[in-house]
Amino acid sequence: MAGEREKTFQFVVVGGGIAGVTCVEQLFTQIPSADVALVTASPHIKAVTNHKQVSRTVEEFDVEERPPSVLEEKFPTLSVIHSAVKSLHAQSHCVETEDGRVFGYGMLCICSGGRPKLLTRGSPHVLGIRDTDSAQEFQKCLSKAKRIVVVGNGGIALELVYKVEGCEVIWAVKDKAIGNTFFDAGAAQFLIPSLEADKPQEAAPCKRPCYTTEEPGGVQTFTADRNVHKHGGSANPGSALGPDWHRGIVLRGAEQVSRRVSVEYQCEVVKIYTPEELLHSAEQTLKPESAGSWPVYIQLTNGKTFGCDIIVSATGVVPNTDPFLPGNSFALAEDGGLQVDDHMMTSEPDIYAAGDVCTACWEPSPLWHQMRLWTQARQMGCYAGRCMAARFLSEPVEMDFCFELFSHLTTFFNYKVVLLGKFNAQGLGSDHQLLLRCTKGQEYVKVVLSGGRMVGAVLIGETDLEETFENLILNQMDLTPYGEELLNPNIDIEDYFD
Ligand SMILES: Cc1cc2nc3c(=O)[nH]c(=O)nc-3n(C[C@H](O)[C@H](O)[C@H](O)COP(=O)(O)OP(=O)(O)OC[C@H]3O[C@@H](n4cnc5c(N)ncnc54)[C@H](O)[C@@H]3O)c2cc1C
Ligand SMILES: NC(=O)C1=CN([C@@H]2O[C@H](COP(=O)(O)OP(=O)(O)OC[C@H]3O[C@@H](n4cnc5c(N)ncnc54)[C@H](OP(=O)(O)O)[C@@H]3O)[C@@H](O)[C@H]2O)C=CC1
Repeated sequence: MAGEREKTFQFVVVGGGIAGVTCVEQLFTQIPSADVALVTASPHIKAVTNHKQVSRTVEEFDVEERPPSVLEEKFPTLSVIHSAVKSLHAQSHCVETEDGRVFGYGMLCICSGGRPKLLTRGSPHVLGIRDTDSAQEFQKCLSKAKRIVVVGNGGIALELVYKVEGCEVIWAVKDKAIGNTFFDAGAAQFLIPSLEADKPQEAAPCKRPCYTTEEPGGVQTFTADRNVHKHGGSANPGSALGPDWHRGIVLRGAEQVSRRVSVEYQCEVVKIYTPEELLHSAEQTLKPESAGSWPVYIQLTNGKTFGCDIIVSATGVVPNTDPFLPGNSFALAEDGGLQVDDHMMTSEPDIYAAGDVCTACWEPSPLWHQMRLWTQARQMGCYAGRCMAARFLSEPVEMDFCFELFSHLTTFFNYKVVLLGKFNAQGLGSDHQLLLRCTKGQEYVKVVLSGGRMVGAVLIGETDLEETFENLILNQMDLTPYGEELLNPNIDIEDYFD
């Protein structure tokens, strides 16, 4: 049972990541005098800056870490509570923080993000990357490394294998092609030469302080030169990194080589060994692929065993639900996320959730699906805030338009990448047709059609097609008469559909 309440707020939001901060901002947009508490484990909060609506659903923005006082100055009735939530008592509508305080709430929004789903816990040589601290830890270990193994085939792996220099990288992927969470084998083939080529110079050093940690003396920028800073040794998770986190950061190993990546396809991890375990391994035949004495060894299902300095487990995220579950009866999705309905409400009364911690369990638009991304954390946080405020004000609320069409704008291997709708023909079975256009080193355009209508697209490079394709997907026009002309580079497609 929780102790005595220090205060009861109309709204309590847990988590200072993009979902939580956007939720708070939205609450104040609709109810300027709202009585809100933001309870967060990390000493800084995330702020969206330079937001640009590229088209109806595609958006682009920067993210900065800021001291929470910035939010408190902007919203005088906001209280930021710097402590992790230790427990939640859904029945009695209160949360208890690690520093022993208890706060009541009228409505609660859980935006506690996720944590890396590590291959193994407790090994100093197996790292996950999530927040500023873990990125710094990686950077520090990498600086002494001659070889690393990256396991996983999603966003973090794609970014790391391209970025890391001065070190041999062995990249173990489950699939036949790289980047399976974001694109297909064709796009992978388009991108692979970039891994072998020399990297173009980074356009410009990052001018803005992307990721910072607050020091008593002020705010420090996260660069290669700064000392490693731990938040008081706390095990509390910080907010997830996001767009551009590696820009302006040196990710360099101990060797004088540039990038050297070899990909091990279609394999998973059998076991991770310490040198002693390897020596005494029951499998006498277990021979590391290369001689040498390494601090850790990894055995893969393709029969190979590699010694290395670090294993990066880039194998996805697990929703951060631990403190909220005991004593409550949240409905959880298969991926461990808090189930939310079309108003971002969990199964517990007056409790909402948004961002990486939740799993969208409403009947989605046929062209939208959840991916744990910055954009969706922002959209969900904003929509959760809207739903909470609307309920408080007894106003109706409609599903936000952003959930009509999946869209994601990012950069991989120095190429602009735009993903729209069912970009990988997700859930379409064989009921689809693909149109492709590819110019080596320049652009890769893939369109997914179903019943003659465009349902998804992958655009790599400066294609300038995102807006037109977004419109074609949204208006579901029958494109059968146009056939392959749709991707004819000699036709200005924008004029075509005007
Ligand atoms: C390395 C990396 C690169 C990425 N790159 C991109 C990208 O390029 N584009 C993109 O769209 N997405 C990217 N993502 C994903 C994106 O960062 C996340 O989807 C997004 O940040 C999730 O936001 P969130 O607010 O839900 O969670 P988080 O940002 O994880 O924030 C959670 C917050 O909750 C707090 N918290 C946790 N537990 C508690 C507790 N018990 N009590 C109080 N507070 C708590 C944390 O301290 C934190 O402030 C990347 C992720 C990583 C790790
Ligand atoms: N530019 C961007 O948009 C970026 C986005 N992110 C986001 O940050 C989050 C974390 O990134 P990341 O960790 O790369 O997660 P992702 O979900 O992107 O990718 C995880 C990858 O690891 C694979 N995997 C899972 N378990 C294992 C295992 N036991 N052995 C081998 N492979 C495994 C998955 O395969 P399978 O799918 O088959 O399970 C998948 O390929 C994600 O939400 C991601 O979307 C991160 C970086 C950049």
